[in-house]
Amino acid sequence: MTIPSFVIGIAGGTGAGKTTVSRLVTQNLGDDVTRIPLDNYYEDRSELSFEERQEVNYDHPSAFEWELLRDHLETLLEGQPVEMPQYDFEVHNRKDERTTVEPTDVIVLEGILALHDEAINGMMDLRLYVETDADVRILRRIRRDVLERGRDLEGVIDQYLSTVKPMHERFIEPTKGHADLIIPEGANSVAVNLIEEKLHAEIEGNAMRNWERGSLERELAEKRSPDLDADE
Ligand SMILES: Nc1ncnc2c1ncn2[C@@H]1O[C@H](COP(=O)(O)OP(=O)(O)O)[C@@H](O)[C@H]1O
Ligand SMILES: Nc1ccn([C@@H]2O[C@H](COP(=O)(O)O)[C@@H](O)[C@H]2O)c(=O)n1
Repeated sequence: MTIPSFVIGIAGGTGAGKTTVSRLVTQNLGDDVTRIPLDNYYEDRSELSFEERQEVNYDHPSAFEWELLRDHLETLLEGQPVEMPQYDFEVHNRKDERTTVEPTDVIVLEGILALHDEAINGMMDLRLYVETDADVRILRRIRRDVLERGRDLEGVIDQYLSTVKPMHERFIEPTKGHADLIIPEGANSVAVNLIEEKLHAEIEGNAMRNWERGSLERELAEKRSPDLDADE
């Protein structure tokens, strides 16, 4: 059983480069790391019509199911797997299927409000905030939402002005105050390399701890077995 030893949070505005940073720092770590996109914890909105779901403010903290996310992180930290929801941006709702996530040495939580919740911040060992200028972020978002999330230009602009920008200023930007490190301009290679090295070291240290725990458990079991034989 793997008990995760290192939880890292990556927050920042839309288009800042959170997903890119998270992908780059974990791409060489194989199965020792689990990436948890906060987007998967958007509330289930099946009770609403598609038109109603289009009107939801997805940048307000109330858009997320924090209780479920806390529960899943706690479960992973106890060494147990969870059934993670999946999100579909094209229909503004959760998918029907879930993915089984096994506990791994390192867990990366990534999303606009990854540093918002006090209890979740308390579970993290490293809190990062990716900071990129708003004009760069909106340009990236337009391209991504049109090409990958089934949106049109007018819709992206309306949403940006009505909710994305004001919520960024009110809720997302202030979480920078909870960060241990601020990464300027997204995926800068110096920051990415340093974080990757740190995660490598954590994984090696945790492998040793898990091995020691395993051999201690085996030793105890061997010591107990003569008594068990005697009882039989
Ligand atoms: N440093 C960068 N330089 C150029 N493009 C980038 C950079 N970082 C991210 N992008 C691009 O910007 C878009 C948004 O990046 P992403 O990592 O998905 O941001 P976020 O997860 O913060 O919304 C993607 O298309 C990505 O390829
Ligand atoms: N149905 C939804 C749900 C969320 N959004 C937007 O996604 C943004 C967060 O994702 P990033 O990858 O950009 O960090 C957030 O700003 C929401 O506005 C959406 O458009 N539709």
